[in-house]
Amino acid sequence: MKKLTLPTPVTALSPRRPSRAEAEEAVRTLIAWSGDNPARPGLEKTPERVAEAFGEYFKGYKQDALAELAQTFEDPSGYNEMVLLKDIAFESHCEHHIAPFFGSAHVAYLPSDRIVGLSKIARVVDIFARRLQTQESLTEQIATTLEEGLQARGVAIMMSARHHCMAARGVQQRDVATVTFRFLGEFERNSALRDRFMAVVRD
Ligand SMILES: Nc1nc2c(ncn2[C@@H]2O[C@H](COP(=O)(O)OP(=O)(O)OP(=O)(O)O)[C@@H](O)[C@H]2O)c(=O)[nH]1
Ligand SMILES: [Zn+2]
Repeated sequence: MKKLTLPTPVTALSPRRPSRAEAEEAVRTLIAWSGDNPARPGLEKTPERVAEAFGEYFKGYKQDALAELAQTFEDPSGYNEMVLLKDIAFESHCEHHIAPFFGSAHVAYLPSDRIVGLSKIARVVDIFARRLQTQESLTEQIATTLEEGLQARGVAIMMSARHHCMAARGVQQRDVATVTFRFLGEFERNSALRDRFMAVVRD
């Protein structure tokens, strides 16, 4: 099977990042192409707002997920069981239609000798979600980054999401939940451990 790779930073993809004015002009073009008048009062400021919104949707391109995991600490109790964060909400955009997909991620890792601040796991999810994605790549990127950044003995992820491109257009299936999984390290080898993860996330 073809191995998914982490996305190249946007600067390496495009020889020149377009200016803000060019981005706003592109929005004006799309409004006109949709059939409306970008100069009418209600739409005048829309290109500015859309460019601003894109800055938020896609701020993950400017962020380094591994850097979020740089600070780990030794747990005095020697805890080395599964650490599981359930229901991390995420918002992403599909790379096919730039339409939102959103849902929740359940993420577990098995610490080696060090643990990480819990918020950092949610930050890693957010950084990869705020790029153009497929749900599969998103799941994969979060898993491999956590494994590498935490030197974890294992990582388990389940993501469940609704894709707007399947709801508002195309096949128009509003209620489909797409579920993806990734199990690495001990979770891949040990089905009892996987079952424990699944029992908690199913609950
Ligand atoms: N595997 C995968 N597919 C996705 C994801 N997000 C959107 N898609 C799909 O990407 C596909 C793109 O298919 P195309 O045939 O190239 O595009 P399209 O004509 O717009 O397809 P329809 O959505 O079927 O109308 C569609 O089947 C989408 O449902 C995702 O995260 N993972
Ligand atoms: Zn799509």
